[in-house]
Amino acid sequence: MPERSDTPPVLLGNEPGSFPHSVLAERHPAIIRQVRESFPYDPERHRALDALLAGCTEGVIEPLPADAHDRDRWTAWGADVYTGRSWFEVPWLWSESYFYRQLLEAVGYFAPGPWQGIDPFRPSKLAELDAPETDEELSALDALADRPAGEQDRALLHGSLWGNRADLGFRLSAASGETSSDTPPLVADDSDTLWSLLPPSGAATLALIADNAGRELVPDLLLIAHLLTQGRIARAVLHIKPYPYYVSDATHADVLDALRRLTSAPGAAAAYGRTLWAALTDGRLTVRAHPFSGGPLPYAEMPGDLREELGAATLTVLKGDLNYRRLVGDRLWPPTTPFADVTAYFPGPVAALRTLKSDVITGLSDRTEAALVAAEGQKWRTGGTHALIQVRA
Ligand SMILES: O=P(O)(O)OC[C@H]1O[C@](O)(CO)[C@@H](O)[C@@H]1O
Repeated sequence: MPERSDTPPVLLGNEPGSFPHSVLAERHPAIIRQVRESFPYDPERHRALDALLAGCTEGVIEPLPADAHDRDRWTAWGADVYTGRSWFEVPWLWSESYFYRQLLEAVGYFAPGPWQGIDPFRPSKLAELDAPETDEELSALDALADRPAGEQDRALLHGSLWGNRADLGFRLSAASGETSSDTPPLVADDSDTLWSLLPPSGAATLALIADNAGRELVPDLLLIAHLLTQGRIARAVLHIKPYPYYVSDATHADVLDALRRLTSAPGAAAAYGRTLWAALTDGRLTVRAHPFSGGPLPYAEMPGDLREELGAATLTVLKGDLNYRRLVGDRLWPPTTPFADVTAYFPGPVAALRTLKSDVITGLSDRTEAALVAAEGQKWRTGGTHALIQVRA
């Protein structure tokens, strides 16, 4: 993407007291401690986790092993440039993403052996899926069945949107993040444009770039099932992560767990599950784990095949905070920078459904920004209490 002359620099994590700094200095060590307890890892795995714990705060970025299957890919993504530098001095997006890659290395996720393919975050993902709150959310679908189509549209869109609050990494450090503010929960709402792109003519292809598993993925799947049933889309491609990432990001195994949760639920939820099952088996719904989805770069740098694929979709919906950062570049834009300007490079119509969990924001009106700042200072940016639906048609 050619850079605008007023493009702010990419965020780094080097400013003590800033949100990015706290993620690197506090959240990452907490995640390592949580992972240590998630399985009875052997001494070698414990040593590797201890080394990462020391290295990710005090040390420098270490290279991947010479025989790592994806070493060339990470080199192309910048690993050689950043190796040997402090985690805090390189682009925050890169640093965070590489942390998860190194965490998988430490637990032996890729190496032949007993821990290969074992998702270190699976216990917490499953606990969330099994939680009584999930039952409550699913039983709410029974009452929705008799409501007018417009009301169902809105409920399922908002379910998917607010499902993004359910992010396990965020909960590690956001226990006291609640704000009491009179400002509206939605800071931008382009949902009319979103619906206009998906009329009930049955021809559209939706690309949904998923974010978290569990209580976010379930409503994402419900939204897809609803759009298929209403004839607003003919097919959907669900983009997920090729491996566990950012604690709760959805993988293929998580999709299957969520689907099983739906099909085994009582009432209307099971019907949604059956719709999805049928769509997967007849090809109207496909699941795609593109390597770039697990990468450390903004979407402006997506490879040609992905660009072509998303360019062919009627609409690409990106879920969540991290995808938003990757969509608009991980930069501290003035909040009133038009969303359409910063996403002009995207190969087709694009929508962001996101709760606000990091400093990056675009597309606010002057009035909304002023009201948020007056009520909360800058807390609204990271507290997860506000959300947005932004669309560039
Ligand atoms: O699951 P989401 O919505 O992408 O959020 C990921 C979270 O992790 C972060 O990357 C910080 O670790 C933030 O952007 C956000 O708070």
